[in-house]
Amino acid sequence: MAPTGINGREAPDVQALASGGGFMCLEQTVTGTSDHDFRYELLEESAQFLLDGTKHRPNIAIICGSGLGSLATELEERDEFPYETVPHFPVSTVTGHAGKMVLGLLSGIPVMCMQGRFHAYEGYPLWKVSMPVRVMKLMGIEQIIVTNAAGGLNEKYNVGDIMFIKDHINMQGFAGDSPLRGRNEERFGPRFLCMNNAYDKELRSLAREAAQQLGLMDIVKEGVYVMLGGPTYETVAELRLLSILGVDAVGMSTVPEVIVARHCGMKVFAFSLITNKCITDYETDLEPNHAEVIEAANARQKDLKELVKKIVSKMAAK
Ligand SMILES: O=P(O)(O)O[C@H]1O[C@H](CO)[C@@H](O)[C@H]1O
Ligand SMILES: Nc1nc2[nH]cnc2c(=O)[nH]1
Repeated sequence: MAPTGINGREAPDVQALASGGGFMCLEQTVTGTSDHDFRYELLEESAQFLLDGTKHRPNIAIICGSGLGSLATELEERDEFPYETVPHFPVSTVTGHAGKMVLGLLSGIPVMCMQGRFHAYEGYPLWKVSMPVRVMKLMGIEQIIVTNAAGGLNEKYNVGDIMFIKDHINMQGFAGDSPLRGRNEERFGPRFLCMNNAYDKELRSLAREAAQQLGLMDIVKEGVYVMLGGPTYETVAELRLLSILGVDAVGMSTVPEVIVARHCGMKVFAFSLITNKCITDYETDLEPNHAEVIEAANARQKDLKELVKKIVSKMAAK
């Protein structure tokens, strides 16, 4: 008999997906957006499964971007849950995203790390991309650090810079899509959500303080992130347009997670690691690629771990 997955549908063939051979299978199994798929009770089941498997009761969560998953290996007394073992969870299919929920202690403070996230271009609807944030909320998370790898569009940015996100442009929202599209779940938050203070000023100031103490201010910037659907990197014309719009860094994630986190009342701090410079010039043969993204993330790994540790300590002491 075929294994049974969410709501009695056939479960995705995780091994086929991991080997890159299952894209059609993924498309067919994850794109349903009926209310039934995101019933509160199913999210409670995911949350309860994770709580039952660990003694940790964190209030702070971290979403690890491309190549940034080794943050999770810093956790002590770790409990790890591969996504395919968590009821109702999607699976990660992108290189540099391990696909595990990890709970443990970071400098003695309980935290929960998503080692690998979900992207719209993997075939997931936005509500599913961000559904782990709701599970986190049900587990007691009140503050979240969202990280990503991004292309630096601001000419002053260099590879290896860390951009604290002060605002975003929600391109999917312009096109009529949102992780909050559909029936509103009042138990999480209101139908209409304000986003002008989405990136918490107090957390940003505390992160600046942490960066100062670590001598990282030379590489810390503050700017505007845009999420595009991907998986294509941008054309020169697209980047020139985004530049006119005031975008500093370009990526394919984060915005749906931040919307859902704000919807359920979490405080958000987010940063982009600039892993490549956006190419806004036709006279070059340079081409962005995912290998350079991972390489740049690896090169900045040590500083990022120290920074996140310090930020978490300050968040916990608040
Ligand atoms: O945003 P994260 O997950 O860090 O990854 C970024 O890097 C990948 C492209 O190289 C895309 O997935 C983009 O969104
Ligand atoms: N869209 C987009 N995502 C990225 N992720 C890492 N670098 C980039 C980039 O240049 N563009």
